[in-house]
Amino acid sequence: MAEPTLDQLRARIDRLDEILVHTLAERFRQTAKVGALKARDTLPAFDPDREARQRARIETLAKEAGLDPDFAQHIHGLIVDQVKDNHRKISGEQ
Ligand SMILES: C=C(O[C@@H]1C=C(C(=O)O)C=C[C@H]1O)C(=O)O
Repeated sequence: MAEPTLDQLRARIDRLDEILVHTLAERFRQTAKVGALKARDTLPAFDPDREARQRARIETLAKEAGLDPDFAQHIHGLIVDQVKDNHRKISGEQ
């Protein structure tokens, strides 16, 4: 089979970017619901046990997928930090 052209490769990348953005938007919609529950029940934004489990899972998933696990942790950490900022704003927690 012929090698994909530059345009074809870029079309695939654009599609993957679209999936990433939609996936992130959906994740934030779901975490916003968690934030509302936590604010209602006066629970803290940060759940260290949950995050430790997520970090271990991300490490495994990244290795299985052939993605640099440190890079995966970095990206996941940025997303989770943004979620916690959002939760703190909802609840008024400092
Ligand atoms: C969304 C939550 O709140 C925080 C954000 C998390 C996330 O974005 O995955 C995970 C743990 C919490 O520190 C949660 O507790 O599930």
